[in-house]
Amino acid sequence: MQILIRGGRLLDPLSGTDKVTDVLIEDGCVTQIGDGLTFPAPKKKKIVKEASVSGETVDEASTDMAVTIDASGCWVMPGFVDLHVHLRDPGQTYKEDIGTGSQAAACGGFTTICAMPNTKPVIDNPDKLNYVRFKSAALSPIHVMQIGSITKGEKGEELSDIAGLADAGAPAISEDGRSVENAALMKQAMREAVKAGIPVFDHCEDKKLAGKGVVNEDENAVRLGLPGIPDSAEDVIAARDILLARETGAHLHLCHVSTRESVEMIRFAKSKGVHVTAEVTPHHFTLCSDDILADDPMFKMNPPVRTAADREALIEGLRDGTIDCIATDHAPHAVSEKFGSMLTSAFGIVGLETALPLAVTRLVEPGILSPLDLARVMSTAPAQVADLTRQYGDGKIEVGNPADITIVRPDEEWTIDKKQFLSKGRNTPFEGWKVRGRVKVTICDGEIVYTDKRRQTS
Ligand SMILES: NC(=O)N[C@@H](CC(=O)O)C(=O)O
Ligand SMILES: [Zn+2]
Ligand SMILES: [Zn+2]
Repeated sequence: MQILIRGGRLLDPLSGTDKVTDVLIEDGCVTQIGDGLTFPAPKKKKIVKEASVSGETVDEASTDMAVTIDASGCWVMPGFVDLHVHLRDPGQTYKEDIGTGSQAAACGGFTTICAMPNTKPVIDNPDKLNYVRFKSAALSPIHVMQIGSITKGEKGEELSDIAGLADAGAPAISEDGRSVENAALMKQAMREAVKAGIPVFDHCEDKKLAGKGVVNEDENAVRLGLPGIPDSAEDVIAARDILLARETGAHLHLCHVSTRESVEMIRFAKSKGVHVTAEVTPHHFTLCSDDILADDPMFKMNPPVRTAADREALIEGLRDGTIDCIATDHAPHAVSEKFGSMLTSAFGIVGLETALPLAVTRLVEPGILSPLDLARVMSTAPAQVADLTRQYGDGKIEVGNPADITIVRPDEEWTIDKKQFLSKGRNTPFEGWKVRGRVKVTICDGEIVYTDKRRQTS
């Protein structure tokens, strides 16, 4: 397939490129970058489609086609990378499966996603990891990497086969959904991760401190009459694991950071040379506990959205590089599990199809991040955290590199409509929100894997 992306604003953080130009893709790779490009003459491929992402949608193209995409007014970015996705496969495919989850990811502009291992069964050995690998190879239009668990069955008792998981392709180990309670076992896991050359993705939560809490512990919890989760539930484990990372030399990646204290600890740890990285979710940089107007399960997630001051600290952390990247923590659940009261419903919300517009609306439009910064925190920085460069190139939009590219129309205003999600999950607190920024085309390995054909809702 040949794709000529014409007149888009090329944003490539690794080379510092931010300019309007053309990009030619042939047989999976970028072959030319420059102004006034045309399809090379000797290859007699018929141009079958002139498509415009500024106006109408682009049609699906088959492999022998050559497609011109008019990307004027659009950003041409390295494909987004999401380090934190729950695909629920194996075991809970009524919530999501590898096919629907990866389609939703492509719709969100992601060309690589890392799946968390808290499935049924938990991914704690190479055989189970291979199930996801082979199913993804067959069904997913994008790259799916499967993270391995830290302990067998995420029971916190015995380490998983960490070396075997890494050999089979796990980009990281994680106990996401919980913390490893036993600090000595966590330290042992970090030593194994160092040997295997992979990071530890850390869900920081002291279950005893979190108790039966369902929202942040603050005056809004009192207003709502709901039990709260204190900051300390996150902070004591973040502190503990940063100290363990310093002792072991492990690369510790803190998942879904939610408190101001965590941001301060990460900043301090980085200044001391500890190998720590961190992610923030779109819901944590967008919402705070003031936004929860009633006992509504769509606002129940772990960790909870915290105070406005915490949110400001997260945004400042992302702006100054303390927090390395955005990750969605896409956590789909069935309607019956996100129903009734927060006291009884499941933790988690979907995120793949709302991440880009929330980032554009809340971070780029107010001038907190430049478009080039956005490409860094959604593409190249997460790729570096998980060292995905080993498998999928460095994410640079450069001649000779595999073409994983996302085209975004930043000024398109639309209304989030959960009925249009490609994910099986409908659990979003952003239903009906007016946002700006829309993914128009996602290209993975030089193939068009998603084009925006959704009905315009505003
Ligand atoms: N974030 C959530 O609220 N839920 C996640 C688990 C997790 O990421 O901790 C899930 O698996 O549903
Ligand atoms: Zn988690
Ligand atoms: Zn998670």
